[in-house]
Amino acid sequence: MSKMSKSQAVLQSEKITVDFSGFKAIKNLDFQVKPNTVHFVIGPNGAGKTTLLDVICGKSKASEGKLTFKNKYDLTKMTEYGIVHKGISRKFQAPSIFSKLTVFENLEIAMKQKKSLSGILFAKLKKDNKKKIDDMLNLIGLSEEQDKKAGSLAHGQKQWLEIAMVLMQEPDLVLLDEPIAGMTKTERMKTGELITQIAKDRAVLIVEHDMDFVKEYADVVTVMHEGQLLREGSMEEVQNDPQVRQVYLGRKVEAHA
Ligand SMILES: Nc1ncnc2c1ncn2[C@@H]1O[C@H](COP(=O)(O)OP(=O)(O)OP(=O)(O)O)[C@@H](O)[C@H]1O
Repeated sequence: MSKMSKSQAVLQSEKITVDFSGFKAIKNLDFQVKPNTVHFVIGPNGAGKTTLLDVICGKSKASEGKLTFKNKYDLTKMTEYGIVHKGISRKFQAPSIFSKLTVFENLEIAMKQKKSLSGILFAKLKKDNKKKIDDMLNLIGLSEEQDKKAGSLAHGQKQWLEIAMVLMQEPDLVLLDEPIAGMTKTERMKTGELITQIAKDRAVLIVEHDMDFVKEYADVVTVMHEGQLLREGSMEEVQNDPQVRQVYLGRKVEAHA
């Protein structure tokens, strides 16, 4: 992360409200994401978690408030494309890989395209790009699968490829929607390790329902309820909060019993 100090927020939400024809899915939300942090957002169905990611990436618009990114950009005034360009990338739950292309080709497509001026520059660029893709393949553990069609990968591998495609944009903030949905136990663990690894250089904000996963990998947990921030802290802190237990975690425990 460039010039940002650890204590500075990469994303600062001030009194954000998202209004769907009179229904406020998010109400007056003050919230911060710090750099180099694995930050989970949890809460009951309808709490506003997805809407929070939507408003950050520009898919939904805030009716009030300010969302400041890297101390500079007010996301509420920007387009979805503009937001990606400034450094926020989101991996949606729906698949977005190109199944008929190879793993390598998918990463190539996802790379930030830079225009080159001369043949020499272009050749160098190609070499740099190859190195970048190789590093990424290594990070997600798919080096050996690089020439396979993306469609032939296992579910977990497809998800990691998607995460890698998001990372090719070189974002400072990555948004993930339930990244371990449908994964095996081993795949979940690998995903957790991957997230820990990528948060060394950027912030990762994750909506998640699997509390075992959150417990294992969270630096910070934000609990949302009815469009508002109910509690924020370490998993241990939010877990021991009576209000959180009442509206969410307690209920989950009962449901499991
Ligand atoms: N486009 C929309 N139009 C109207 N209401 C919406 C819209 N999107 C979301 N809502 C409502 O806003 C509230 C918050 O929805 P959201 O999807 O953000 O919740 P969530 O916390 O992500 O829930 P879940 O855990 O079930 O995914 C819900 O009551 C939902 O019905």
